[in-house]
Amino acid sequence: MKNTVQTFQKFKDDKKKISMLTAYDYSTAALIEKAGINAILVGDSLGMVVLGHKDTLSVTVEDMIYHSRAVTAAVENTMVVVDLPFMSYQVSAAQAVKNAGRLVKEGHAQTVKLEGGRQVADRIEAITAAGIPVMGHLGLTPQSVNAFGGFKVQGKTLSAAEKLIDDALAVQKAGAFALVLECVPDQLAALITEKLSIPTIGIGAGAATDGQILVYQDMLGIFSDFKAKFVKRYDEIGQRMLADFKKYDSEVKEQIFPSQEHTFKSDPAVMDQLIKRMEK
Ligand SMILES: Nc1nc(=O)c2c([nH]1)NC[C@@H]1CN(c3ccc(C(=O)N[C@@H](CCC(=O)O)C(=O)O)cc3)CN21
Ligand SMILES: CC(C)C(=O)C(=O)O
Ligand SMILES: [Mg+2]
Repeated sequence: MKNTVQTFQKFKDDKKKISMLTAYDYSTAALIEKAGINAILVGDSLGMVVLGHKDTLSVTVEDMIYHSRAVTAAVENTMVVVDLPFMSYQVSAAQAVKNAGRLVKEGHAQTVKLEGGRQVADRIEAITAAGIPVMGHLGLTPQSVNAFGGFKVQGKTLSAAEKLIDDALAVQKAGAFALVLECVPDQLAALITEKLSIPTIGIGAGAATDGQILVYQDMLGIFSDFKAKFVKRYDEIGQRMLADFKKYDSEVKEQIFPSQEHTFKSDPAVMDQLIKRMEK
């Protein structure tokens, strides 16, 4: 079944959960599609997990297009959401529409995501009016890491919680089709999920949100620069990769690899003639 903004809304109405993972390349996206995950986010988290930066701020629209093309080439039924990176929509609604359009035209994105509440409501409206569905993102919005003073849980005080609720309602009113809630206390996320008619997708926001998202390297144990509380490690693929890289290294050095089965055999007749010619 093809996942669309309509099927996302139906999940909410039917009280069914939505599964999402990030992906940044063709091979991973193909596996996620096979698994039946509802949507892939080509997240600007790629700045950290793919490019090795300490935050997401240096990621460009060109980076997002490059990875979005790889992901969209692999999928048919999975919805693809692509992050608008830092400073690609903060300037104006016109800038936001132009860059969202580039993610669709050049990156083949179906939908886009941007961070913020009331202060970006006009961008959400303008992109939606251009026919591009928008996913909102509130709570820990990593593009504001320097304003927050680090990657910290948001909405913990009464006033911060009230502000978050107002922002969520503003995002919905502006026309967003779904909303990511990142690093928010569980009961607050539950309240917002109940108050909104559009689906909420949680990451570190407890079990009550309409869907869940994780960065795939985190859940597989490939990315170890930090271990956030909300990450469940389904595997230790990083450990297995390390063991296999070590095995390959020693097999090359000990001449175990390549063996006959991985080798193209020369034709003895051709080699005989070749050696004779070279002796002349
Ligand atoms: N690999 C990866 N996974 C992510 O989930 C992710 C990224 N990168 N990059 C962009 C943002 C940054 N994110 C982060 C990064 C760190 C924490 C973290 O360490 N959180 C602390 C909470 C600190 C507090 O008490 O407020 C934790 O212990 O979970 C949370 C979200 C989420 N996003
Ligand atoms: C963590 C998710 C929600 C995200 O925005 C990203 O991967 O960039
Ligand atoms: Mg992001």
